[in-house]
Amino acid sequence: MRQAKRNTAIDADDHGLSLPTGEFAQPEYHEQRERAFELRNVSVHYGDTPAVKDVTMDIFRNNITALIGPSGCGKSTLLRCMNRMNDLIPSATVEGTLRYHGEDIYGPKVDPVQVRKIIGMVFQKPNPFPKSIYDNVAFGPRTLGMKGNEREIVKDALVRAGLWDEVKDRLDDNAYGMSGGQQQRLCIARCIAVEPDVILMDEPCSALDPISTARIEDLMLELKERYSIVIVTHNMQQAARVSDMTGFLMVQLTEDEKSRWGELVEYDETAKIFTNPADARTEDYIAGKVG
Ligand SMILES: Nc1ncnc2c1ncn2[C@@H]1O[C@H](COP(=O)(O)OP(=O)(O)OP(=O)(O)O)[C@@H](O)[C@H]1O
Repeated sequence: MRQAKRNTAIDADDHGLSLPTGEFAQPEYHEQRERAFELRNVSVHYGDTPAVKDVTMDIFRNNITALIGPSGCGKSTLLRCMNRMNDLIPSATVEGTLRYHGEDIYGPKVDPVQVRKIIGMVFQKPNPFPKSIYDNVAFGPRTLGMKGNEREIVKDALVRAGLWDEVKDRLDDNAYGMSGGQQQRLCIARCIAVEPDVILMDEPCSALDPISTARIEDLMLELKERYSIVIVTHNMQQAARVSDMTGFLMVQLTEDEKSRWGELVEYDETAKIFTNPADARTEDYIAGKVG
């Protein structure tokens, strides 16, 4: 398999919180990159309770964008806005503008099912269907009535998810018999099979061991040549290793501490966020001073 380029600065210690010192992938300039998403003043409430407020950021095509921050700061909520998954939570309301390649994905004529086809999602816990490996991958293309040779579509998705060699002789086996890491790559294959442009990943490695995690990280670096990836991660080392851009969110409180919501504190090149952040709160979080 092709050796993908990692940001090698802080590979080793997944629990250490020291600032990285090594070499990062060369940052590119924003202007040279194509925007995939433009978020403008995006706020989400669950009922009357704010979850995230006023997030404005551009997410670039063929980049890996990491969202980091302490628990409850709204990372998953924000991620779910990007493919209208929050529509499935009755109490959730989304305000502001969210454009994908210039089109308002919350526009009146936009079909959320189509949005989720183009902008796929991989969840924290591998969630294969209780079906064969083959049927898991074929499910999306069948449901959507995609044209083409189904076996080729399934094979192609498994190859791109780095799983083909491990499963080609047992495609009819139940997916539940796979390891956790294999199941997560199967979920990535299932996502890829419907030919998305973007893969949203919500803590995709948090249920995996370090070897499976490294495998998924390598896979992400390969996949970004073809897809745009947005990942929510609690693992700052993971964000530093794989992402091009990083957004740091934090919980804000009113003075009486009765109301809280998440805010995007800083968003920049990953190298900048991890070595020379503009905001002291980012630096404190990266250094492990706040959690
Ligand atoms: N379905 C929901 N209904 C009501 N409130 C919710 C729902 N999902 C999230 N919240 C609330 O919204 C806020 C942001 O949650 P969210 O899960 O987006 O944060 P997070 O940064 O992803 O957290 P974590 O890192 O712990 O997963 C939290 O206060 C949470 O309790």
